[in-house]
Amino acid sequence: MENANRFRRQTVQVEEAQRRIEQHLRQLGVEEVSLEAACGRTLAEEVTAPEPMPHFRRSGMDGFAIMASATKGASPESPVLLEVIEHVPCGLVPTKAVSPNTATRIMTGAMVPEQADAVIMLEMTDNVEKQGKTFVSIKKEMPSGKNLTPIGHELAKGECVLQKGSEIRAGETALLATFGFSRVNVYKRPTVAIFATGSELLPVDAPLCQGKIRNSNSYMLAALVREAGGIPLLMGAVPDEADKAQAVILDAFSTADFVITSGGVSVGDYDILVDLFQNWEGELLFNKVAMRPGSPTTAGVWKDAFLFALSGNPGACFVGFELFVRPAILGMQGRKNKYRPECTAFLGEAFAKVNAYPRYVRGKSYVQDGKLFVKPVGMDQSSVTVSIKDSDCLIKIPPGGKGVQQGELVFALLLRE
Ligand SMILES: Nc1nc2c(c(=O)[nH]1)N[C@H]1C(S)=C(S)[C@@H](COP(=O)(O)OP(=O)(O)OC[C@H]3O[C@@H](n4cnc5c(N)ncnc54)[C@H](O)[C@@H]3O)O[C@H]1N2
Ligand code: MOO
Ligand SMILES: [Mg+2]
Repeated sequence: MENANRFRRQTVQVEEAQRRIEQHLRQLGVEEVSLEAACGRTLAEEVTAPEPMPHFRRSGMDGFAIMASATKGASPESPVLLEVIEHVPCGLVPTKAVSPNTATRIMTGAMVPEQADAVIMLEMTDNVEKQGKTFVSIKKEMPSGKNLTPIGHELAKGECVLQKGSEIRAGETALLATFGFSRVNVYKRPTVAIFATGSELLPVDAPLCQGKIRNSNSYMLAALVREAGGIPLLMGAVPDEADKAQAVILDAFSTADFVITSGGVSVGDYDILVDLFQNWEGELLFNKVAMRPGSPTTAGVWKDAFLFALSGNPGACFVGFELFVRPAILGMQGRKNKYRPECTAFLGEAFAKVNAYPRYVRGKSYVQDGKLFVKPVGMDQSSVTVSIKDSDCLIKIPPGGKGVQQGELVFALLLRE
């Protein structure tokens, strides 16, 4: 069949393509995991503080807990002497309240005794032994509240600690541990079946031969899926034979929440994904996007699962994943912020190529004189693999004109935090 006549493509903008995907996003179920396993996962419930934090009045220094008023008038010439009535290390509860004449020796993190409203650092005091008793000599007035963390200083009881849909990272993990959550409710991770298409593709461990290349896209995609919290299933490469390929690709819908393919989406004689989308029972979301690279990127939904047909060109495959697949994988895990943050930055090096579509150029960000700059990392053709590893952002070059000059402001999507 003549490929050029076999389908029609209607170009949509990137934002419209993302909106169409969002309309079909469902949330996966919830599962309980151990706190250690929760890192990188998405919280499936709001967490409120079951108790205030801290839950007891805590010393911020190694020193002496005192009544601040007892130090009134204290100076090197006329120090105040307070009798030391107790030693309180961390973890113990003081048994005696302090008075205007007494102090409690206390360590950082220990519970401050009743009546005390300040802690004076060890280094600011002297020990005095008198008539078999120990006194602390204080040469400075202390303000009330000094070196003492009040109950609820960080969080009040019942206060929202973590919002549903937030990513659990180190800081979130510390709070969950603080409040005794050894198990956490998180959204399930979607499974993502990854196919490569192309009779030129060799397994990674095969020796090279003329005209063939190793299947690098599948492994790149598996790494990206994992980073987005999905469970990648490497399904290998299918040859450019439409019937065979369709059968195995569609079969994956019985097990996967996402099916991703790379290659075979353009107008070539063997671009078999085009045939699949023409004949299938699912809904086509879009089959051409106003962007470079990756304009032939195609997506559809069938049986509640997504099929993303990414371009075979590695650069376009990468960009297509970042713009469409990653947000969908995060969205299915209930993640609040599923899109890469977009910022404005100065372009460090001119990009003179004229574009018919917005171009997402692999770039590197850096700070110079306190300003954020981005610059293309080098070879940016869709077929280039080597520059993917160097990029930490995608620079948005608007269509038309003569490209963008050095020093002009551009938008960039930040790929790393
Ligand atoms: N006449 C036209 N030709 C092309 C057009 C067009 O509009 N008219 N579009 C170009 C654009 S833009 C892109 S992008 C590519 C899209 O190609 P496909 O998605 O159909 O991918 P393939 O044809 O299968 O392969 C392209 C290229 O990528 C290599 N490839 C494929 N799979 C892998 C893999 N798993 N690992 C590594 N490399 C892979 C493949 O060998 C080819 O070199 O089409 C342009 N052509
Ligand atoms: O649209 Mo293609 O992905 O530019 O090279
Ligand atoms: Mg092709």
